[in-house]
Amino acid sequence: MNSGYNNQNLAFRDPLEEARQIELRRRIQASAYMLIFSMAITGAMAVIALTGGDLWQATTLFGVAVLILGAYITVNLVGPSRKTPLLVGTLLLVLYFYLLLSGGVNNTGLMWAVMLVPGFINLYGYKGGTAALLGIGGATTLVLFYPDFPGLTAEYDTAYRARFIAVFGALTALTALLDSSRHQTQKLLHRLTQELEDRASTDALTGLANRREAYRAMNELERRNRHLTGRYAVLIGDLDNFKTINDTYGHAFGDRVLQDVAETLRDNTRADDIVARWGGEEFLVLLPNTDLQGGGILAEKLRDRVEALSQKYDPPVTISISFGVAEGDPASATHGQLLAEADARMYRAKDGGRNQVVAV
Ligand SMILES: Nc1nc2c(ncn2[C@@H]2O[C@H](COP(=O)(O)OP(=O)(O)OP(=O)(O)O)[C@@H](O)[C@H]2O)c(=O)[nH]1
Repeated sequence: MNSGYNNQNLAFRDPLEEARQIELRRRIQASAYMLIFSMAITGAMAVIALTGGDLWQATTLFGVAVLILGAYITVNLVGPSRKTPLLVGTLLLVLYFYLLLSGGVNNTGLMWAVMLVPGFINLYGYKGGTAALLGIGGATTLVLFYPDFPGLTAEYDTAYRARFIAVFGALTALTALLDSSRHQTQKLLHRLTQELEDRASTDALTGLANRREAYRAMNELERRNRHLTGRYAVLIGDLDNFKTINDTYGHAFGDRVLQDVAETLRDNTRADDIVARWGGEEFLVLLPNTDLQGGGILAEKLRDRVEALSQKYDPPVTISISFGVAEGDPASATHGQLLAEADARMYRAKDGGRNQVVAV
């Protein structure tokens, strides 16, 4: 029998959710870097325009740099948000089309597009980013090749325009390819993490939830119940005289009995219930939305089904289980107290002669 409840305060994390959070943080961080980079370049271009005597260009670029600074401060003040990449993308796009149309300083406006490619793919991933870049490439082609496009004051010669479109397309394709392979690796990592998580929460012999998973489920039930002021019942069942079974028929047979009992418990509980292997020959059943009386009734049914297993073997082997039942009260008891109560009742069932349920 196992009665140690000292690891009930373990912090349970969802590694997949963590991976998603890291990805979101990465995008937000990339957004912040892009804002700093854009601000530096725009500021530098504004200074060049000022020294070249182009006051209008300098004022506009300084204005944009201040706008970007404002966005950077806002993003940092408001904190991480899913909207950050959208805000940054919009700013970059507005700046790009302004520079494309005006030519920027010394006709270098188009160069900004080089920054746009990794930026967009970083911000929106290879699918969303490539789609956005295809749109931007199409719009740029229209601006560059539509005769007398309204608002286009910059002068780019034809060969330069064509080369630009080719470079923009190639850069987009290459960056998307690189990001897609990064994405594949990340997917593989997520799958492996999920597999590891499944293995870490499952008992290898019986396929039931293990003790760690049972604690996680109890934490979750407690959290949910505090919210809904609902109740749940917990059963602790311990096979009777299991040492004798092992000693008489061997460890391999004992393992088979454990598997059969696990199957019996699983087959006679609801999908929402959690059946876990709590220790060696000890099982825990968690029953959401169930009171002490309901828990007692189910424990009696399970006890009966486990006893019926005895006839399954040839020759028959006496198998039985003793249950302790307790009810979780979200207002007061923590699951540590609850487990101790169910455990104490299970011991009383043993003391009372085994193969019985104690629920009070
Ligand atoms: N075959 C097998 N035996 C196990 C496993 N885990 C624990 N056991 C055995 O379960 C037995 C438990 O023995 P005890 O704690 O003395 O309890 P018991 O014999 O069931 O007696 P009561 O609980 O008082 O009815 C020990 O012999 C353990 O070796 C397992 O995975 N496989």
